[in-house]
Order: sequence, then C-alpha cells, then structure tokens
Amino acid sequence: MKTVGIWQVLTLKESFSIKPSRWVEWNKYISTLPHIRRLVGDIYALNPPLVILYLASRAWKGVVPGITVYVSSQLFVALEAYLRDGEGDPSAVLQALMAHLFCVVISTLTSSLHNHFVPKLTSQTQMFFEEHLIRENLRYDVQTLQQSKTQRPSAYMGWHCFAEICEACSNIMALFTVVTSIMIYQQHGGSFFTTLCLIYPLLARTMRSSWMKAVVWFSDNDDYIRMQAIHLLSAPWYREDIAINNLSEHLMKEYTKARKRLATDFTEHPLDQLRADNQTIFQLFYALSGEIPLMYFAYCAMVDPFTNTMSTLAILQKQSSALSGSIDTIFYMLSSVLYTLENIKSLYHMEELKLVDGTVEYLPPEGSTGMSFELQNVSFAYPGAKSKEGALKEVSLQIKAGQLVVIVGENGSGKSTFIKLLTRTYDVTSGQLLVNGIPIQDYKIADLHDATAILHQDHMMYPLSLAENIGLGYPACVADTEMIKESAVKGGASEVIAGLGQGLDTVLEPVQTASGCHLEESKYKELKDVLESLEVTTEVSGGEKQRVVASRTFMRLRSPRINFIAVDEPSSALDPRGELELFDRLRSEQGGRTMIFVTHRFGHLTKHADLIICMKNGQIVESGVHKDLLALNGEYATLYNIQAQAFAPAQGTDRAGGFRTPPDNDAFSESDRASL
Ligand SMILES: Nc1ncnc2c1ncn2[C@@H]1O[C@H](COP(=O)(O)OP(=O)(O)OP(=O)(O)O)[C@@H](O)[C@H]1O
Repeated sequence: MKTVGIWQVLTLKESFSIKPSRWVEWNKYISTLPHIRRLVGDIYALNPPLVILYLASRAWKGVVPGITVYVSSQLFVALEAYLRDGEGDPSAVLQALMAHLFCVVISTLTSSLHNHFVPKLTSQTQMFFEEHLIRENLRYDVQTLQQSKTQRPSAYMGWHCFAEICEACSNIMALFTVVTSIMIYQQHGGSFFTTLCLIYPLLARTMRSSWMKAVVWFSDNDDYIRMQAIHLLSAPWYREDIAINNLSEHLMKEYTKARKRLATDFTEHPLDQLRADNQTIFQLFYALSGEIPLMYFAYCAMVDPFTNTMSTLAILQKQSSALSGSIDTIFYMLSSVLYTLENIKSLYHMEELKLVDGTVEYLPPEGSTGMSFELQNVSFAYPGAKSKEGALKEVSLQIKAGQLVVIVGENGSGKSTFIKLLTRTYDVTSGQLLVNGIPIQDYKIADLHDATAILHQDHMMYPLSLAENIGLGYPACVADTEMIKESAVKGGASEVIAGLGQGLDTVLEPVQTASGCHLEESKYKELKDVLESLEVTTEVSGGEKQRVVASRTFMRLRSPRINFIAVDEPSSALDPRGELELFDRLRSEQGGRTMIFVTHRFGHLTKHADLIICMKNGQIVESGVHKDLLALNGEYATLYNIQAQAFAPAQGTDRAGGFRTPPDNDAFSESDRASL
C-alpha cells in the first residue's frame, strides 16, 4: 500500500511473464470459439447478403493499408525521377497516381456503402438478440437468476462483439499486408527496418499497460471524508431537512474548517498523481522512438549517399507510420477483444443455466379448492447472504387446505421469507416442504405459480396501460374490460382511474423514446415544448399505486386455478379505511382457498384467523388461534397489546415495555378496528 496525497493506493507487484496462469486465461478465451461460431452463424442467418457485404468491406479495410504503402512508394520514386532529371517516365507517374487514386476512390465508396447498410444490419442484430435475451430472462425463476453470477448482457452486445471480431481480423490483415509491402519494396534491410518500427508501438503499449494496472484506492483522511459528506448534504434531496433544521451555517463552517486543515494535502485523483511520478525518462524514450525512421534514413544516407534520396525518406516515413499504426491498433484491440470474448459467452450463458424444475402436475387436494402445506424442520438462507444466521431456522408447521392464516412478528423475523418459500420463489436450504403431501420441488414450477396469487408489499407497476396492469393478473382475460373494471372496484382503484384523463388506457410511466438535441437556443423553444409534452409520466401516490396492484390480485383471483392466496403487507401506503376495505374484500374472496396474510396491523384480521403464526428471529415462537395466544401472554399478546393500548383509556403500565395495560387483553373495540 502506498500513500499518494490523501489516498491510500493498493497495487499488486506484477512482472511480465508467460506463466502457466496466462495460458489458463488464454484457454478460457479459446473456449469461447464455439460461441463465436454461433454468433457469426446467427448474424449471418439474419441477412446473408448484407453480412457478406460487411465482411467484404472489412477485408478491403484490411488490405488497403498495404496497397497504399506500396502504391505511394511507387509514386514517390516515379515523381522523384521525373523532378530530378526532368525526363522521367510520365507513364510510370500516371500509372502510380491512377493506382493511388483508385485506392482512395474504392476506400471512400466502401466506407460510404458501409455507413449505408451497417445501421440496418445493426438494428436487425439488436432486435434478434433482444428477443433472445427477453426469452431467456423470462424463462427463469428468481432463485436461478440470482445464483447466476454472470453479468447481464445488453442486446447491442451481439452486434458489438461481431463488429469487434471482424475489426480485429481486419487489423491483423492490415498488419500482414503492410509488412508484405515493406518486404517487397525494401528487399534489403526490410526486416531490420520492420523491427525498428516495432519499438514505438511497443513502448506505447508498455506505457498504456502501466496505466491500466489493477489499482484500488480509498481515502482515510477524516477531513476529506467530512468535506465530501457536507458536499453530499448540499444536494437538493436534503434541502428540506437542512433548511427546516437551520443547518446551513453550521455545515458551511464545518466545511471551511475541514478544508483549512486539509490545505496541505493533495486531493487530485490518485491515478493522475501516480502517472506523474517517474514517467519523464520513459516518456523521453517514447518520444525519441518515434524518430527512429528518420535516424535510420540519416544512417543509410551517410553510409550510402548515392542510392538514398528524398523519396527514400518519404517512403520510410510512410512505411513506418503505417506499420506503427497497425501494430498499435492491434495492441489496443487485443485487450478489448479479450473483453469481447467474455461478453459473447454471457450472451449465450442464460441458455446454459439449468432451471431446477419438477415433473409433477399440480392438482388441488380431493374435494378442496385450497392448498395444504407441511414444513418439516425447514431452514433457509438467502443465496449470497452475508449474515451467518439463516432467515428461517428449523421451522415445522402444518397449514391445512382452506385455512385463513395470519403471520405476525417483528421486522426481520422471517415472515416474507416464509411466504417466498411457500410460493416457491426460493427452495428450502434444508428440511422438507410438502404441498398437498408432495415435496414442493417435485411440482412443475409453472403449475404451482398458476395456482398461486400473491399481493406483495412492493407496488410494482408495469410500463403498460392501467388496463393491462390489472388485466395481467389473469392473462387469459386480459382483454375483458368488464372484469378489469370489477377488479379495479374491489382493489379500490376505480376512483383513481376515473380521475385520470385516459382512464384505463393511461400509462403511468410510459416507455421513453422521445429525445432531442441542439435545442438550447430560444428559437427552438417550440420544439423543446413538444419534446417536453411527449411521454409524460403521470404522478400518482404510493397508496394509489398499491390500489392498482391490489386490483391486479383481484383479477387474478378470478382464475379458477388459484388455490393459494398470499398477502404480504400490501397496505403500508394505504389509509386506514383503504386497508380495512382491502383486507375485508380479500377475505370475502377466499372461497375455500388457503389464504395467508403477513401484516403488522393485524387487529382486524386475527380474530377471523384459523391459525396465527408468531415469528421471531427466523423461528415460529407461537402458533394457534387468537384467544389461545392471548391467554399464553407471550410474544403475540405483547404485539397485540402494543397496538391495542393506543386505543385504550389510561390504566397504568403493563409488563410489556412500559405501555399502559388495556382493561382486558382484547382491547380493540369495533370502532377502533375500523379506524386502525
Ligand atoms: N434478499 C435477501 N437477501 C439476503 N437477506 C435477506 C433478503 N431478504 C431478507 N433477508 C434477511 O432475512 C431475514 C428475514 O427477512 P424477512 O424479509 O423475511 O423479514 P420480515 O419478517 O418479512 O420483515 P419485515 O416485517 O420488515 O417485512 C432478515 O434478517 C433480512 O435481513
């Protein structure tokens, strides 16, 4: 670790070597060859004539530097003979000039053609990979996706990888043709000259790789950290807090004090400071190496003054710059191509993921429309969770088909996790979870999900119309407007929807396609206004969104296949009346199906419950019905009484943390319940 100004910088000591580990890296890249073949095949199949045209344009780009070097060398020689003696061969000049111009014309035409058809090929490829990635993303469950460590590629990556590989091949061809033309032209000393030309790009590469070393940096300077914290506090989102608490002056004083203390330390970016260190000598060498062709010419001219002319110098300069350019490009591309190869893998990686699915078709238990659960010593830890403690520990329990269950407990006690296991969002880490007497993993996941409706605490809106937002609860009836409207009434969203200009057709957060540029000048105000009026987001409150999402669940409940309804704290943003109505309507929709509520405000639910589960630290600490649990006077009674006391007249303090004791252990009156 090195201290650079206020920064602590960590690097690894590396020396260049062809160690076995490097070969392991190369093997990794070689293993992508099947993916490259697949990528090229996929893109070729999209539009064979355009792909052939594209490859031809890249091939031309590969040979043109060599041809240009050769032809311009011929031109220099012919011109010099003509200028020096006044009686050179005009046809040789014309020939060389025509060849040179031909190259220029073909290159320009190729590049213009290239610009014409490449966007078409790019968008076709992008759409192909977008479809491929959407299909793969939608195929997997939460657990499999979370376990996949590979980065998620973008659809553009397909074309980008293909273009990079073609570009790399084109650059290798360019190098080959330039070297060939140097060898042809300079039959004596060509290889020596080629070697000299390597020095400049090699030094450039070395310099770049010294900048691209893996580095980690952080600052442990208290003053700097404090300045940054105060800087963050000046952001608009803290404004209200800072203004109301009148903190501006205090913060400014603190900032100034910290800045004064820091004055002597460097805060510039650590990489800039590192680069500035010990680079002068190296940079000098690097700059001088660019002059090697000139030195070589001076040497040749002194050794053999009669055969070396000014055209020889011009040719040497042209050849060396073409060669250095090709080598430099290849070095530069090498690192990006290696990265590209990794990306190709990730494009097809999703297909290789294995979805752990069962084979049993889900059927409800005989004579019932509910789903039964049995947990036997179930434990669960989230994949990659940092906490050593699992989210659920040794949980055993039975839930009968058609029961109404309420799960209560403190924050983080494992209530949502419990629901995630029952809905097979995740698989248990150990123990056994039986659904209708069969291990949950044995069922086909899609079948289980078809029989489940879940209303979450997150109110996730889809970037689609409100009609679809609700209708997708039951995709088979997504076009049934009447059913959607009825569901909206049950979910409490009908008034919200009626208040929006486009009603059910409103898209709250439309897909953003509109954009503009160069609109700063006032004469373009009209255009700017048009842009601002396009694809506008409609703001609604969190509670209103929750009502739309609840309507989606009511739509889902119309499906005759639903046997299990899980409701996980869906009312955090709802007003008390909205919450009460939502819970009552959900209960009235139960119709013999198993229904589980997770809620902190359980006063108006638990008395209807067939089973109450009280959780703490990932375990079930109590379970039973309301009366029995109150009589136990344990965890459930404590939680219940804390809520009840808010509505009870003052009667002294109780044992549960200093709250007033209610007149009896069941303090919610009907009117309290309604307004809870
Ligand atoms: N995706 C996750 N990855 C890792 N740990 C998680 C994840 N989700 C929850 N946990 C942890 O699992 C434990 C149980 O969380 P869970 O969400 O089930 O609690 P909860 O009882 O529903 O809490 P709350 O009442 O706050 O909603 C907590 O310690 C939590 O930090």
